[in-house]
Amino acid sequence: MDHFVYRDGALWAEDCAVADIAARHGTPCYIYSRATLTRHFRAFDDALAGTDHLVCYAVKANSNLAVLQVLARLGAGFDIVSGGELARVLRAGGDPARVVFSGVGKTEEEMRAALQAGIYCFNVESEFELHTLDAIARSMNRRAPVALRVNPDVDAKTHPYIATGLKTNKFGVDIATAEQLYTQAARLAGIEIVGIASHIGSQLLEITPFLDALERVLALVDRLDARGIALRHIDVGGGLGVRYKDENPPLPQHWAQAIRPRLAGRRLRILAEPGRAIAGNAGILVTRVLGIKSTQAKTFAIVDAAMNDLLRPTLYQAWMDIVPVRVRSDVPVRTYDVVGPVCETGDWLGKDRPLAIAPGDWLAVRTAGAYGFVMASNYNTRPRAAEVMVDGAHAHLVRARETFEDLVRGESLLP
Ligand SMILES: Cc1ncc(COP(=O)(O)O)c(C=O)c1O
Ligand SMILES: N[C@@H](CCCC[NH3+])C(=O)O
Repeated sequence: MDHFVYRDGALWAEDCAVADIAARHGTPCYIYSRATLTRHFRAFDDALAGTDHLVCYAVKANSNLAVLQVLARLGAGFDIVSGGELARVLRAGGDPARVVFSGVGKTEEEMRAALQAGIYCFNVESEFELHTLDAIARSMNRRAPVALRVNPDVDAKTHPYIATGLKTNKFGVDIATAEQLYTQAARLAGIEIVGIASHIGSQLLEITPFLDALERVLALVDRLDARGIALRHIDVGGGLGVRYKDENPPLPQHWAQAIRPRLAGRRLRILAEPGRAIAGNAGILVTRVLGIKSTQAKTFAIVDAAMNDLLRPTLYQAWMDIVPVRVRSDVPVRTYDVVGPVCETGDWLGKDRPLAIAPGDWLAVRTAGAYGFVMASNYNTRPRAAEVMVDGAHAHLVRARETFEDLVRGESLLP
């Protein structure tokens, strides 16, 4: 069930009229649905029910504290990629014992903080990281729980910027050398081997690459077993896609049905790290039409949200649906390029969109709950947008729009 629907020609977010939220909190404004976040998390959790598992929400997709809080209350684990994300999870009430720490470049401070917090597992991505982590753990009289993130070299058939499991990508340890690195790790006093991880990419629309990767990873698990290195968990990474336009991504249930038989009888806890599939369709970005401008070649709807608020269209040439907050029939449908005020030709949210709009109208960019606000910047000295979480008939402001003072905090003039 979609929680962003039209009622009598007006867009609603659960039981809140989007227009009311925009009028109250201004635009641009992200709106998230608690019910959708909940439903999506449960889809993964239920799909793995009956087997030992942990669904670690990928914080990078949307790290607003209230989003993390909603998921923490559902018992979610978290996949983090920085000390900042760890601090957010802790602030939001997340359980450090359910945190996995991924990333190719963890700093010593970040490793220390994560050890101190008592996280579940470090997904180690290189030999140098393994040795640094070992030294830090020993200096703290601890053993760091570790999975090697292996790069299985499979083509996940997604946008090249978001493929992560090819041997030309920077992520993970080459699967061909991983066995040797596990053997090294087993001898390190500061390291406790607990699992294995892989991640092949994001916005995946097919199951087959998951199975190809799993087959390679399980072959490695068997070789490690033969060497006396037993693992407790397997992190089956690769982000299921969402529908932006007409894609038909596999559901968590289908993904689980495909992988579970391959893991049957292995006594490996299953971990997953979904980000987009949980947050993507749980959010919209609301923006106001500042004006309409026609040139000889194009008609532009100039809106108050820009590439600094939502980078995906220009970064990946991503198509994101743009819909009116109030449907109107008193103006003709015309074809618009929907663009922001930023001084870049690449500042667009959508191209060649048929819309019936007039200046002052609000538009909503759909499926903006993942990799939306988190990728925002202050380019052109633009304050980052407000964020609102709806919960039934309640709309909570969960991040105030930035002010000019927020933007210059920490800057100073010369004496
Ligand atoms: C290691 C890791 N985990 C989780 C994710 C989240 O992916 P997605 O948002 O596609 O679910 C990513 C992003 O690709 C990732 O690299
Ligand atoms: N930011 C990307 C996804 C990155 C995946 C993270 N490893 C997007 O918007 O599609």
